Amino acid sequence: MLLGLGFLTKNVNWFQRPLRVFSSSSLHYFHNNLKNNSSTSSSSSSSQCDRDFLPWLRAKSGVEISSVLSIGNSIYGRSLFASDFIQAGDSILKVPFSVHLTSDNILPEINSLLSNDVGNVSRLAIVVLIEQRKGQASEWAPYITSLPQTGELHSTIFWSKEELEMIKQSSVYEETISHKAQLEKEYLTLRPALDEFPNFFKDTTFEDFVHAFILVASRAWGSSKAVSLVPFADFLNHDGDSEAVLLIDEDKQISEVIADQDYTPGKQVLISYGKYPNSTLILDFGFTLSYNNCDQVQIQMISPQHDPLRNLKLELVHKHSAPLVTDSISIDPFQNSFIIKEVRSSRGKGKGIPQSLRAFARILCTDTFEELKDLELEAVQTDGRLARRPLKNISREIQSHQLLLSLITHLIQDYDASIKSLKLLRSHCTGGNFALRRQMALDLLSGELRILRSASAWLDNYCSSLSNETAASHYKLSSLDCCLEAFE
Ligand SMILES: C[S@@+](CC[C@H](N)C(=O)[O-])C[C@H]1O[C@@H](n2cnc3c(N)ncnc32)[C@H](O)[C@@H]1O
Repeated sequence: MLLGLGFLTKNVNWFQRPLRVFSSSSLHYFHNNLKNNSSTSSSSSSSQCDRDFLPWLRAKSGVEISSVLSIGNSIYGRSLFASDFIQAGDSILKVPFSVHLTSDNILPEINSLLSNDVGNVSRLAIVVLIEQRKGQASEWAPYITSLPQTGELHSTIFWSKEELEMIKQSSVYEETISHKAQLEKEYLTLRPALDEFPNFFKDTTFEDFVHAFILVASRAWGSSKAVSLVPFADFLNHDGDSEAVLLIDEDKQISEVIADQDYTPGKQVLISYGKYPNSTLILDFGFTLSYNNCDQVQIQMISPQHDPLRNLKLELVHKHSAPLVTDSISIDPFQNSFIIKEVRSSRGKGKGIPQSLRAFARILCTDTFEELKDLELEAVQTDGRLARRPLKNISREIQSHQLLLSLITHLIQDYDASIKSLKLLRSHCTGGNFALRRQMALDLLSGELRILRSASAWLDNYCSSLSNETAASHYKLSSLDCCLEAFE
């Protein structure tokens, strides 16, 4: 069976990863979705270390890993390039399971001391730390030494306070802080087990653990059983438009990549890590795309404290909470977070504003007990979901969407201001990491701003259409009145 394994979804805790399982039909998928994709081309100057790496992997695995790929460097760091003509549908690399470095490789003595709360990413990070400690004595040395060193990873986890300020506008800011806290907790949980093995971990610091953890998180694949580093395959960089992914063939005990397009020698080969917005790429992988089709923005709506119906609304939302929060991501119904993806034109196809967000705005805008009771009755009579249909009172429907529009307009102003000040930062700070991270921050904020603008345009259009409809029906009614008066 083939399992295509990507990495992470946004709402997933690093410490409990879900699995993304593809069926064997994945192979047909590649053949049927060929396209002429221009990937980044770069010279592939291999160092001696890179030239030694493949022969080492071949010797360790006992098989040819790839006859059409070579290791080189591009602006994305270590990369794989076509060393021969590749056609869409060709198998370009096969890495046997025997040379995957997995969380199962953890020493049983250490494993037995770890509680079930310790996730597979941490387990594999411990394996990496041990192999690093062994140095050249490690049977994985050629691989381990090829991995990025401290200071070469750019996940927001490693950003300084000043750097994090650049993305304060985005939810990634809070997520980074919360992930850091989770990492600290994870480290405290497993440190007593590490202390039992001073020969390996005497000098291991929290920073070493975080480095190993993010190394794994940014380049390993997860399966139902374990998290695995797949040497050589993990030199492939990401292209959001690529259809090629890492496949796992359980029968043949190999992981494999099938080209989704033709490549000429020297062209960089890219795969897809998954359909991830920049907010995921920046935190989990430490990079962003300058234009990311998958971008999204997380917004928060808070119920005002002074609303006299607040408690009743709270009670109602609680009662109907499961359906209400399906596409929102908070357990506190009065501080709900919602994910908005790009909203296309109000008449065109594409994602709309999340129904749960519109429902929440409708509930916030009701200001009589009767209106709330009507909403509840409608929910009971339909699918149990509260305020999912347009309000019968059109003015109130407009008001609820204007509330959303004003929230989004404020956010747009804030994003605009942050982006402007980020652009000004260029003249003052020119440091290597800072310049790179500033660009990542700009990509993140610009993508989120684009989504907000698309939502604002949709809401504006919706409110105007409803207002026009109301005006037209008023006009019709008043014309009718005039006719009736004339008739009388
Ligand atoms: C699986 S590794 C790929 C190999 C990596 N370039 C290396 O030097 O080892 C994933 C890392 O590659 C980099 N990367 C992958 N795709 C990228 C892209 N499209 N733009 C920028 N960096 C990318 C990021 O640093 C990411 O964390």
